[in-house]
Amino acid sequence: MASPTPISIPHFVETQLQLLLLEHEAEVSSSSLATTAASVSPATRRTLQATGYALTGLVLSQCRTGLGGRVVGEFAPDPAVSSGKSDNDRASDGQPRLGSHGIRVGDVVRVNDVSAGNAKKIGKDKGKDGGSKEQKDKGGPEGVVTRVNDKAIWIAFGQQGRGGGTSKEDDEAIEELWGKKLWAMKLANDVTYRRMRQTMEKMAKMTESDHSHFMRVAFGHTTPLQPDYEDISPVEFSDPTLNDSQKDAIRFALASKDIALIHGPPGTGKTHTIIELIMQMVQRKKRILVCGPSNISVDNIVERLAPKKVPVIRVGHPARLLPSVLEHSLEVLTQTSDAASIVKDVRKEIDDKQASIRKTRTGRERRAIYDDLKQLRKEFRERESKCVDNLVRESSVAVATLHGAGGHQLKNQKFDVVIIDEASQALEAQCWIPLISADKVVLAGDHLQLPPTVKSTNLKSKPGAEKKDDGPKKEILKGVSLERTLFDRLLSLHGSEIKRMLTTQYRMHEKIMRFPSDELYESKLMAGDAVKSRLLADLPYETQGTDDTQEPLVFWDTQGGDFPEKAEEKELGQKEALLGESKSNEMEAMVVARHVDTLVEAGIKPEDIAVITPYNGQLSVLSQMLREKHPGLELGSVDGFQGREKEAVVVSLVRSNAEHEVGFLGEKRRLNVAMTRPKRHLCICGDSDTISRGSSFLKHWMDYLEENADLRYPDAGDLL
Ligand SMILES: Nc1ncnc2c1ncn2[C@@H]1O[C@H](COP(=O)(O)OP(=O)(O)OP(=O)(O)O)[C@@H](O)[C@H]1O
Repeated sequence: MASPTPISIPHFVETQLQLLLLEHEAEVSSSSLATTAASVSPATRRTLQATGYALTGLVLSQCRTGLGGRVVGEFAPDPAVSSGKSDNDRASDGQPRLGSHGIRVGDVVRVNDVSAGNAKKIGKDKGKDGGSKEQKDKGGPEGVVTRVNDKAIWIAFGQQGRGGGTSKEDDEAIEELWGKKLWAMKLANDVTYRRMRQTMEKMAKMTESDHSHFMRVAFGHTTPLQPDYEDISPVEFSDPTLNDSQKDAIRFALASKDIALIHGPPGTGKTHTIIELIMQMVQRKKRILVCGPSNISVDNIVERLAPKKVPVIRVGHPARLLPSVLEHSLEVLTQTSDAASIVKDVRKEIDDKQASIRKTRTGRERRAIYDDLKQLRKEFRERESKCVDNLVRESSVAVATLHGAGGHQLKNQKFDVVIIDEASQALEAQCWIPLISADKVVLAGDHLQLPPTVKSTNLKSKPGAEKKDDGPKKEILKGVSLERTLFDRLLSLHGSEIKRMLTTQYRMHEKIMRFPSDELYESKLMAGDAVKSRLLADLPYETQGTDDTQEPLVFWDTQGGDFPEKAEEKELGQKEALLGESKSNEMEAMVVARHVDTLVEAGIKPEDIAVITPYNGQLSVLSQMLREKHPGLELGSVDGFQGREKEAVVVSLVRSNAEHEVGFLGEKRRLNVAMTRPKRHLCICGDSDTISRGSSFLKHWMDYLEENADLRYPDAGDLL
């Protein structure tokens, strides 16, 4: 292996710290509305909900004590808002449903009272009992979403990552929420940022002798050791369905001494492979930490490991409530296992005390209870930490999000291998949280799909930041971006010898797969036998054999100038600020809508269809046209649909202009995500004339569609 060019660790750390700071500032400013929460108008709240930043129309329905002695509030739809709503707004049991929103498990939110200007008023009226004026002015209490379903949302209160759980101030603020009309507002997630920063600072303090072998490999100070296949043979696979590329990747990851990358293009069974790898490692008595950037990514792994009887523990907020996952969640185990009895009594005492607050008459009585609660919580945390430590020590596999791996539960634990799934969607600094003490690392991902979303992008797109920064700083940041992932960086540092690629995909029809395979994956992808010729007409329910249900690839080419794009209008005000400089194309949206109608008329269930577009502006237009007509249909942005799949996917490309500007579409990885979501049917709507001039990749794609898709030309007159 050729010697890589070494990277200075202190220089890397300094760059990361500065980029992270910029990113944090960008994130905070995008959710800055939260700090003026008390004066947000109903219309703005609705816009915030539509753009994924808020959830309105809530009431507090229950409180209990959760992990870490935190108070967990359950918030349900406000009955006053939901009465008079249609059946669509009710769950199957008739209970009101929360409106559609973008708040997810793990999000940090603040719960506010909707009555305008209430904060100051309460602060004044209630004096000392009403909580500090400072707390009120910035809105209600802050917490982390632990669970969401269509009828309620659960929030664990307390500022995250500071280890203190729910504080006395939080208790007071939560008490104020009872009986009020509430809304939850997403905040910038400080914990992830703080943990990344702490990790970088820790790395900065290390001397050369502190650097592990893995760390030296990761920065090119040495080359990876040769994999030792003799050490691992023979490998007896427990899953008989694994294909050769999956087996090869598993053998390689077992034999590697320090680093192995598993490159999993769309639908190639990356997670499937990781599960077998974990099984093999457990058989070899290894202790494994499995991480991923999101709760969903790691829950997926717990869910799949659970039936295999692997001793696994899920550290952090449990995101799913499937019985198989719950059984392994640290939160549940600290309540139900034998080791948990020492914690139970205190939990009960806290709950009883909490309930007694409502019966108090004076502020003095209440304050006395808050003091008791503080003591009890301290005791709770001490006992719980012992219990948690024992539980984690006993399991061979610990599963956590990347930032969750930096929590106190795993502080004193040592693992033989750290596996990171979806590594190409994680910021590098985030990966270092578990990697700083790792000896051997397996990263799984696909660097040819989208990297993590970065708000600050780079210095150039932040003119303000450029002015603020002094000369040397600018020099450090030149050409570096947070979007460069560890997966990507290691590949360019050490070349493809450190990776194995999975080559059989089990999602797409051959014709849908061919272009991304040829253009991005060196023509190495093969379609599994079961999927390569599957059509919508073969779905296991009744459908009609039409031009659409018997065709895997359709291209509605809008060239000719009758389907022009437009920029989002200024009058959108606040909404515009949230959507950014977005584009839309109403005529093209009509083509999309008509295609969806035709699919549904042919018997395809709306639940089996997704409409995706790179532009939020277009998403709004499409939502207005389609949401009510086909409630089960999924509408989303391309970026938000990464990792997902549907039987049929309609993609709206939007761009159509005389200047041949393609904007967002110039990013291959975005188009790769868009075109690899469907199983049986991909329909592209766009202007081949504009798009083909965007890049050679786009030109090849348009040529491929022209030759291989069922090519159609919409008539603008027909649509109007
Ligand atoms: N060897 C195999 N034989 C048959 N089916 C397989 C095989 N490996 C994976 N699959 C199937 O392929 C699908 C995708 O697998 P999995 O979810 O593990 O993929 P992934 O690569 O993690 O997905 P994504 O593309 O979303 O990252 C699943 O339905 C899985 O059952």
